[in-house]
Order: sequence, then C-alpha cells, then structure tokens
Amino acid sequence: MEATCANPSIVTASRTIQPYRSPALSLRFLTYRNKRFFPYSLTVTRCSTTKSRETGQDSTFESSISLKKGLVLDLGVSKDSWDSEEIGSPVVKRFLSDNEERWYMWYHGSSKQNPVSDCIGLAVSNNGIHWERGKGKVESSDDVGLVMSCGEDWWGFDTASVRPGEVVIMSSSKVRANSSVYWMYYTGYTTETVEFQSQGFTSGLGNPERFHLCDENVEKSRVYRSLPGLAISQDGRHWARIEGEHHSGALFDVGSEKDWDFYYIASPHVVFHGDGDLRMYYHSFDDKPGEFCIGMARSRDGIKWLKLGKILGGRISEKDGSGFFDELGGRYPCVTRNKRDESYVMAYEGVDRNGKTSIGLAVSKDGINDWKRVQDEEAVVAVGEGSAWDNEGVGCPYLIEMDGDSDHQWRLYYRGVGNGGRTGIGLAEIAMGGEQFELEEDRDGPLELLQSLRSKATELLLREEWEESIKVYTEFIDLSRRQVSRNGGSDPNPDSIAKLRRSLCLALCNRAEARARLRDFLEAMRDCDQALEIEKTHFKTLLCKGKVLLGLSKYSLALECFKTALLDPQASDNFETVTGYMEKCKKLEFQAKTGAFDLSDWILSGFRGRCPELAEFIGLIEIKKSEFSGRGLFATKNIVGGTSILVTKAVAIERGILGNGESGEKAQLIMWKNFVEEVTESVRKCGRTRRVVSALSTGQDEDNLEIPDIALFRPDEAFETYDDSKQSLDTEKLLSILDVNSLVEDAVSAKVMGKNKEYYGVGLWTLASFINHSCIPNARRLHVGDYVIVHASRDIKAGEEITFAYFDVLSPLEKRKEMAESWGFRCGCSRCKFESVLYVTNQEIRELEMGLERGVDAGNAVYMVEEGMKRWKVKGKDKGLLRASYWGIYDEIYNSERLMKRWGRKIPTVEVVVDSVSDVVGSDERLMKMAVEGMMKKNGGCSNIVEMEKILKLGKGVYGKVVSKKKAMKTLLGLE
Ligand SMILES: C[S@@+](CC[C@H](N)C(=O)[O-])C[C@H]1O[C@@H](n2cnc3c(N)ncnc32)[C@H](O)[C@@H]1O
Repeated sequence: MEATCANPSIVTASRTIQPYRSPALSLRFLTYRNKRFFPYSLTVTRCSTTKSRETGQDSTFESSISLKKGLVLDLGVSKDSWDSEEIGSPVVKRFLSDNEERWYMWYHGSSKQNPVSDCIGLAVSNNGIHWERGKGKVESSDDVGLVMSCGEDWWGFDTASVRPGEVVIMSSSKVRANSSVYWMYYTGYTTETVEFQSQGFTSGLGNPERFHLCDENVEKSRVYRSLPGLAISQDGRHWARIEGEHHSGALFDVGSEKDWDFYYIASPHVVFHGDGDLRMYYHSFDDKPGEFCIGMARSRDGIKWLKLGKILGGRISEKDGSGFFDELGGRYPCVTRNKRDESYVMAYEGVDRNGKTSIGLAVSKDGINDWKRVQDEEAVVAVGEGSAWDNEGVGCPYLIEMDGDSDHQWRLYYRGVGNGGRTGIGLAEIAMGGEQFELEEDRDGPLELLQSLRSKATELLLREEWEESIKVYTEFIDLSRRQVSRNGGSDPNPDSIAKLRRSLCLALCNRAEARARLRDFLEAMRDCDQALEIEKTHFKTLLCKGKVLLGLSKYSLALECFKTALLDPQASDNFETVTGYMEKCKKLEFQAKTGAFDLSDWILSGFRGRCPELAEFIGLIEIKKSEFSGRGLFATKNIVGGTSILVTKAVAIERGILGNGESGEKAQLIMWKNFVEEVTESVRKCGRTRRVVSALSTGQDEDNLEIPDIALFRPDEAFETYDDSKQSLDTEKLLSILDVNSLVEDAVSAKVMGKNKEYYGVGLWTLASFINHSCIPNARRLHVGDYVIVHASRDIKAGEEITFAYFDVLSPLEKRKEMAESWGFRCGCSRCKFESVLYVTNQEIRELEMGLERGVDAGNAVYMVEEGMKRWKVKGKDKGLLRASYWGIYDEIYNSERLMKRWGRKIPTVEVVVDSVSDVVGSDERLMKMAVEGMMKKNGGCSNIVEMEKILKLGKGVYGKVVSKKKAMKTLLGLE
C-alpha cells in the first residue's frame, strides 16, 4: 500500500522522542514557502450569479460557484504501477458510520507496460482528499490497488479495456463499507472498431480517449464499439461479472444504424430511483447532428434494460449555439438526486467546437424529462489556467452531495488533462446558494451592491479566505442594516424587507462560521446571537452556535443549542448531522469531567477512520515552583499508574515524511518554518492562545517566571477572559518559546500507526510544556491526532512533581548529560545526582565504562555490574537505576542464546531486571518487549496468567488506561 499522505493520529512518547531543538536561526535564510503536502490550487474557476437564460427557473443551482481544490490523485508513481500511464473515470462513494468516515474511489488506469488496456482500481481515504492507493493487484479485503482487469472470455465485450461508470450500493450507505453489496456498471471494450462517418467533426471522437496516445488520427476515423457491463462485489475489491442479455455478456447492444446510439454505448451511470425503478444514463455519438448525446434506459432489476432515448444533445442547431462550452454536446453523465428537493442534477463533460472539454450541470424535476442546463454559455468547471495540471481539459465528472451544515456543498471529482496529455483526478467544490438572495427590482440601487457583496463574501468563504470573507460580510451586514432601518415599516413591499432580513441573518451566520474558523469564538458567538435575534430558530445559525460552543468546550450549552436546532423543519434533512453533534457533546462532557477516554475500539479496528474525539481535560494537578528549574506540574492527589493526568490540544502541528540525508534536513527546516508560521498565526488570531503561549518558558531566567493559574489552561475559563487585541508575540521571544517547548512525535508513532519510518511531526502543547524532565520519570505522553494525553507511567504520590523523559533515560549518565545539554540544561534529578557521586568515588565503574567503550563482552559486563553493586552497596531501588543506565548490555545478553548459556545462571532473571528498571523509570516499550519475549521463551506462549497480568500492567504504564480493553492492549503488545 502506498500512502499518499501522512495523517498520523496516535503517537507514543519513547526513547526516540526528542523535544525539538529548533533549527530556528537558519530558517531565516529560507525563502521557500512550502505549500504543505497537498497541492491545493484554490483557483476560482467560475463564479456566476446570472439566471439561466434557458431555464429562467428557480433552481437551487442557478447560481453555482465552483472552486477547484486541485489534484487529488496523480498517476501511479512507480513505473510498474497498474496506473502509471493514465487515469480517469472516478467513481467516488462516501461512507459514514457512527465513528468513521470512509471514502472509496474506483477509477480506471493503464500502465506504461500496456498503455492501451485499461483496468479498474480502488483507492481509499478518510476525507476524500488524501487517498491511499496500491500499485498492484489487491490481495485482501483491506487492500487497495487494481481490482478488475479486462475480461478473459474471448467472446466477451470487455477483453480490451474496462472503465467504471457507477457503483450502486445495494444496501444502506450508512453501513460499513465492507459489508455492502456493490454493483458496478462499467464500460467494456474489445478491439473491435467501427468506422466513423460524420463529416463535420474535426477532432477525435475519443472512445475511449487515450491521452497517452498523442496521435489524434488514431482515433479520428474509428471508434471502439464499447458496451455497458455489470459486475458485483461484497467488498468493492473482488468482482464477479454478471452476464447481461447481449451475447457478449454486455447488458445491452448499441442501437440500429438509424439510432442515435449506433456507434457505441459508454459511461453507464445508474441511479436507484425506487424499488423496481433503476435508471441508466449513458452517452454515445450521434452522427446525424454530429454531436455527443446523453440518453437513458430503465430497468426493474438492474440487469434487463429498456432504452428510453436521448435526453441531452448538443447546441449546434441552436441559434446562438456556437461558442458554447458544450456546443458539440455532453458526455460522461453523472446523475444524482438533490436531497433538498428530490430533483435530479446531472454533471456532464461538455465538448466545444474545438474538441476542448469542460464540465457543465443540468437539472430535471423527474430525472427523465425536461433537462435544463444550469449555465448557458460557460462551464461550471473549466480548464485550469496557465501551466495548471488540468490546463488541457476537464471531464468525466463525479458529483457528490455532502451531508452537512455548510451552504449546500457538492464535491465534484473529475479527470483533468494537462500538458502532454498527462491525466490526473481532481476535486472541485460547488456551492449552490440554497438561500438565494433574490433580486426583483431596483437593479441599479443598493440592492445590486448588496447582491454583489453577498456573492463575493460567499465566494471568499468557500475559498476559506476567512479574514477577507469577514470583511466583505461586514460591509454587507452594515449596508443591509441601513437598508432595513431606512425602509423598515414604511416599505411598500414588506416582502422585500423580510427577504433582506433573512439575508442579513444568513450573512451573520456565515460571518460567525468564518470567525469560528479563526477561533474568534467570542465574535462568532456575538454574530450567532444577532442572527438568532432575527430568526430565533435559524437552523444553520443554531448549528454554527453549537459548534462554536463545542470549540469553547462548553459541551452542555452546545447540546442545548443542537437540541433546539433539531426542532427546525430543516433538521429532517440533517438529522444525522445534528444528532451526531449531540452525541459528541454528551461524550465530550463526560470525558472532560472524568478524563475517561477509551481508544480500545479504535485500536482494535486497526486505527481505521477518524481518530476518536477527545476533550481537553485537566486532572488532579497544579502548577508550582519546581526543584529542577522554573515551574513544574504537581499532583494534588495520589495518582494511580496509567491514569490520565491531562489531555490538551496542540496550538499547531506540522507533519510530514522526511527523507534521509540532505533532502531530509531541508524538508525538516521547511517543516519547522511552516510550524513557526502556524503558531504565529494562532497567536495573532486568538487572545487566549497568545496568553497561554506567552506564559511558556524561553529558557531564560526560569526561576523568576510567574506561576500561572492552571485555570488559564481550562478552555471553559478562557472564554470569559478572551481578549480581542489581535497582537502578535515578539518573534525572537516566540522562537525561543518554541525552541524550548516544542515536542516531536516520533518513530514509535510510525510503528503504532503502521506509518512510514521517516514520518515526522512537530507540535506545541501548552499545558504539557510545564512538565519538566527527569531521568526517573513518572509520566508518559501519548499523541492521538492533535491531542497529547499525559498519563502516569507509575503510581504518583500527592505533592510529587510530574515529569516525563525528554530523551532516552535507558542510557548511561554521560550520554544523558550530553542530551540534556543539547536541551540547554543540566539535569538536577536524583538519579543524576546519585550516579554522579557514585562515578566520582568509584574507580571500578570508570573502568567498566572504559571496558564498554572498548567493546567488552556484554555478558561479562553485566556480571561485573551485578557483582559490583554488591561491593558498592547499591541496594534496593538504586539497583534499578544502574541497570537502566546499562540497559544496552542487559538487552544484548537477554537476547543472545549464546550469552545466556554462558552467563544466564550468574545474573538475575529477565523478570527481576525488568521489574527493577520499570520501578524507577516507569514503563517503556523496550521493557515491555523484553518481558513479553521472556515470557514466551519460558512458557512457549502466554499461558501464565500472573505474568500476563504483569505485562498488561507494564502496557498500561506505556499506553495508559486509555487502552482499557485487554484485547486492545494485547494487540499493541503484539500478543493478538
Ligand atoms: C518545557 S520547559 C519545562 C517547564 C519549565 N521549567 C518552565 O518553567 O516553564 C523545559 C525547560 O525546563 C527546564 N528543565 C526541564 N527539566 C529539567 C531538569 N530535569 N533539570 C533542570 N532543568 C530542567 C529547562 O530549562 C528546560 O529548557
């Protein structure tokens, strides 16, 4: 499986975690502005609010704004990938269940080895943007990659190429993707071609278009006689063909010579209208008018089809048809039902007189008759400008309506063609103004200005340019208010005032949304409240307010808000969204109060889907003056090992996969630069963040730092003390703060998440930044998504300082000193003090160290340490300290049969050593691994219950009580 993007979600702190010593100074010389990992292009391709000349009707689509988000799937990188040469025909499905979101994309592709033969593959994603794809055939039901090759029956209609048209889920889409029954309608080709007779058509017919075969003439005069086929699958990966009525196994044949669909049938797209009513939309080329046409067929069972005829053709015959983006007709229909009004929406690829392709929309009330184009002359999604990846053509659209609360958002996946015919799959978002601001009069007055402001603000909102959209909404809101008060009461047309007030309410709501994105929660709340004064139960505003309250961790108030939203008639369409938020509020409130988080199910699911939601939580702790340096966190009550101490969300995180060597270092610098920029932005936008970040240490004069009240870190409290001054922190100070307090997510995360070893993430978690280092730590970190959970790695007494390891504490004193130095401090912990004294006074230890440097036999060295401790009067817990320092040699001996044969009887058992070390440094993966291996060797399995319990206890120390189910813990320990 090739991961196209890192999305790490759970990370454990361990020996390899190094708090970040920043390359901050060198960054100043870097000018490259990294565009993050995903090449979003954020280009507005079409923005029109004109009424459809053709329809003149009140379609919710009449004002559509599309926004290209960029390339989401490029060609397969490796030369031998099945999809390295060309890709297209995306068919995208989104599956939602209670706690996960899964996206599937089937698409066709061809390889460099065999560029004329297309196969079908599957990619998966948890957000529809970052896709995981495979380079070879899928093996298991979790795998991704090639899922369907050409047919092998010599008489079959699909022996040369297959391309997906649509996948119909024959059970609910609210079930897990892998238990559904999928019906795939696809286009199959043989090598049989038909001569193409149309005179007027000057560019290639393109069935199938093969952009890698740049010689257009190949396809000019001949087309492949493709037909529609059906295959079914239980898991979307393993497909069985269903034979249709046609002798070739296809579902049906082309029409007779006089019919419009005589040449071929392509891109079958099937819509489930109701029981016993399936509708297929497909395209062909009608040579009488010389244009691409879209037609329909109907079926009761999805297998036997009855053709109904053409439903959408070209515009050649139209009076002013020339110059339209779809003058030569439409193809690749993708039809879907608009959840709002049950009408049908079709996205299609329009072909202009030069053969250039772009994407248009059409609507129909019943999906059969009366299809109307949404925009007349221009496409909804046009080719990219300049050297964009899709500057040659866009087409093969796949439209998805997103459930949710935003302004009627649709996603449109499409095939883009760029320079040299390079293909890729891109994403555009389409907003259909659901609550249109309708203008009926006074086109030159303020109403026109209002309309233009509103369109501009909506567009900016869609482009996620929050600050700009807030500015324009503010203009709109001020002007509307003036307008309302000027005309209020005395207006001859009370209807128009009512509309104006509705628009004002929506604008306030949208501005709140933008402000919430910038974490301007107080302002967002104000906007929501003002909108609700206009319309008490405005659904979208109630949703927005609920989310703002969630953002402020005010879970019970948020719950009330969502409950009120549920009473609105619009809620029926968004029932699951609202009830989903309500469940979230209840869960988070419980978690914030108790700190009871459980990741077991997520772990058991193999970390599939979204990370579990977490609430910020502050346990039994306070900030006080530390013996080490400056401030520290202290337990106010006894804390049992494994218990969560705090859960806090990162101010910012930057993640990526770093390579090795110079390029890896450069990538690291760029990541650091981005990270600094992100923190700077957060600090500038939010007074609360500014205050908590500026309370952190710069590493200077720590003992004179103010001791902040821990309440400052409670999101609940922060709401009341929010300030609005929008200032930045002094850059020098901010860089020092980040240098001292940033933490790096480590390679263990890669292991836990099954991610690439070179995965790298750096972040800032404010409250956790008060935790000092100790070489005998009592706490550990676990990173889950953007949150860090700090838990007790062993029992902690009331009043004890909470500490974790900034670096590997299973290493000798000198090494630890070096690491602390790179952090800019001298460790003042009791273990360092004890060992320093011992080393100064003990010649034998110094000799032992020299021996280790020379590479003395590990067995001998362990024996010397163990025997030495008797002479040096090192007793009880102190033995664990020295064993931790020389962990490397203990590890070596216990892992070597040869050494154990020789020394095994003379040294303590693995269990004794693991117990004594974990007693002083807390749990650690390596101790756990050694205990597990020891148990396996001794018992030949994990049958010994007492030892098993001991190991699970160690596991609890490493991962915390958040892994409450034994089965999940065993999975992490590799015992399941
Ligand atoms: C992330 S901050 C920890 C909180 C810090 N003590 C404060 O007052 O904000 C890291 C800094 O704390 C100090 N520090 C942490 N652990 C220490 C230790 N074991 N001995 C001495 N100084 C320590 C160092 O100055 C280090 O740069």
